[in-house]
Amino acid sequence: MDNLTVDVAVIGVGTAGLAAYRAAKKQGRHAILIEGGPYGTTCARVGCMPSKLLIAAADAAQTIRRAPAFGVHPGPLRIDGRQVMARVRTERDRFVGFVLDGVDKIPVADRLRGHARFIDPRRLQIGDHTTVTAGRIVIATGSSPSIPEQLQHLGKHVVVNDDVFDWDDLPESVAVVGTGVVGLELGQALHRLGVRVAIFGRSNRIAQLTDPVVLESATACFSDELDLRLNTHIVSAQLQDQQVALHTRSADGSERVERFALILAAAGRSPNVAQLSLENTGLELDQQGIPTFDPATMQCGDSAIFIAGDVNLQRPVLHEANVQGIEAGKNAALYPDPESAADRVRFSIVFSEPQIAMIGQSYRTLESTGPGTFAIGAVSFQDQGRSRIMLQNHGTLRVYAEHGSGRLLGAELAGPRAEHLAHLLAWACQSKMTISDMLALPFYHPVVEEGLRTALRDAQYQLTHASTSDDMSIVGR
Ligand SMILES: Cc1cc2nc3c(=O)[nH]c(=O)nc-3n(C[C@H](O)[C@H](O)[C@H](O)COP(=O)(O)OP(=O)(O)OC[C@H]3O[C@@H](n4cnc5c(N)ncnc54)[C@H](O)[C@@H]3O)c2cc1C
Ligand SMILES: NC(=O)c1ccc[n+]([C@@H]2O[C@H](COP(=O)([O-])OP(=O)(O)OC[C@H]3O[C@@H](n4cnc5c(N)ncnc54)[C@H](O)[C@@H]3O)[C@@H](O)[C@H]2O)c1
Repeated sequence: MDNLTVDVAVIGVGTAGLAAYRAAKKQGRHAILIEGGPYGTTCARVGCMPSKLLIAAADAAQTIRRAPAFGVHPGPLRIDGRQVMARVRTERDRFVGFVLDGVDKIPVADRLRGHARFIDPRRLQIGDHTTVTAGRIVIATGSSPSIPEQLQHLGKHVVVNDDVFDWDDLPESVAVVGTGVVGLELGQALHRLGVRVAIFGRSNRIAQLTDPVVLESATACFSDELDLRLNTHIVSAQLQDQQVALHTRSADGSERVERFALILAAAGRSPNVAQLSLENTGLELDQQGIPTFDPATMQCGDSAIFIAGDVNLQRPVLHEANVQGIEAGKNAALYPDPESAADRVRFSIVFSEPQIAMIGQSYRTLESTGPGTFAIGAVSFQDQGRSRIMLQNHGTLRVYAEHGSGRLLGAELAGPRAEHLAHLLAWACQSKMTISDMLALPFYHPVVEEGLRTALRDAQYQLTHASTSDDMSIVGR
């Protein structure tokens, strides 16, 4: 058994772990990285990048399908599944290659391979070959897709996102279980690429939206295009002749049995904590077995253990994994005197069509503060000029503003170019801008951002005229 003593040990070489390692080194500490799985990060290997590659192919198909509405007739659409998946894999490998190049540049002595688990709060066992004694430890172990119990016996007929991006060809049919972010992005992309897809949600929720008006609008858009079965429970799933017979029950009690080539489990992700032997750290753990921690410092209690990225389930998106990693690595180096980070606005984007985005405080959070505390401004994209020009006039945006101060508190939207609107809204939120501040800024014409201006004007009107928070009106253009 080898023994190693270091200042900072980082468990997990994903986005958060790499950022933590670099931040600790920057503070002059002797830091090491420990990885039990493949290098390359979830984002590049099986997450952000390959999913967007698949979506890009689906968008290309959709543009062709939509072309006749503009008087443009491109001829019959043919989708070559092998070519689609070959490009996804090749480009994915290229992105992974960049990460691997970065890992290669880290001194070999700073990289340990093997699964890490705690022996005590300052010691780790790596595989069966090394013991690491560390002044501070950063947990950056990410999360893994959950497979609902009723699907676990299906063997290779139940797949998760990781499997999709290794396909050689597109399957004939897929039942997607889960209407969260992964289910919606991958389900819609596969549907657009000619796969027979049904998407099953056990509630009426879509992609974490909490605003009932935006949710209703988004549901209408997706239901128009997709075989979307909300409020539907999986009763059972049986293997029959190399297919899965999926038995479902919808809210009205009606039952169906349908056959699919594959089931895609998109039912959320679990933190990779189960095999860390966290019971040996003495840390307080929450119901999911995650150490309780201070989000301003990433420190677990007053220990020398820090936690960053998807593993803490707080904000499981890429930019947060990076920033949390930096904070955790820096504060591990500064331990016992960690520094608190400034508040960062929450912000997420779903790359479906229409795109979905949530910024700042959600409708649900604000609503729980009681009526009359916030005003809502809304716009429907149906008659919004530029959206209509592009034939992407679907969805709704609602912005939330604080009564009294007029500050922008948050927004939820489903609509065209939401990825760009979301950035404007996130930056305004982070800068603590008021609705008046935002309306004083220039808006070009004709752009989708003019839709945002309509919502802001509506919010301004509500702030000055309305007394209650939840006026469900939606104004056009
Ligand atoms: C399909 C999909 C699409 C996504 N798309 C987007 C997107 O478009 N935009 C966005 O912002 N986010 C997206 N995300 C989320 C984003 O990928 C994650 O937030 C981010 O990759 C998390 O990084 P991380 O460092 O926390 O975890 P990871 O990159 O998963 O790193 C954790 C590492 O820890 C290792 N590990 C685990 N346990 C141990 C152990 N005990 N010992 C040693 N090593 C261990 C793992 O092998 C892994 O390498 C997507 C996710 C998925 C699944
Ligand atoms: N564009 C992006 O930024 C992006 C893309 C993909 C994933 N991600 C990240 O990955 C995380 C995980 O995504 P996800 O879609 O797996 O999780 P999610 O939490 O968004 O959705 C999970 C869905 O599965 C459903 N579900 C849970 N258990 C179920 C069961 N037993 N049967 C049926 N349905 C069940 C839930 O009701 C929910 O609709 C997201 O939180 C997100 O942060 C981000």
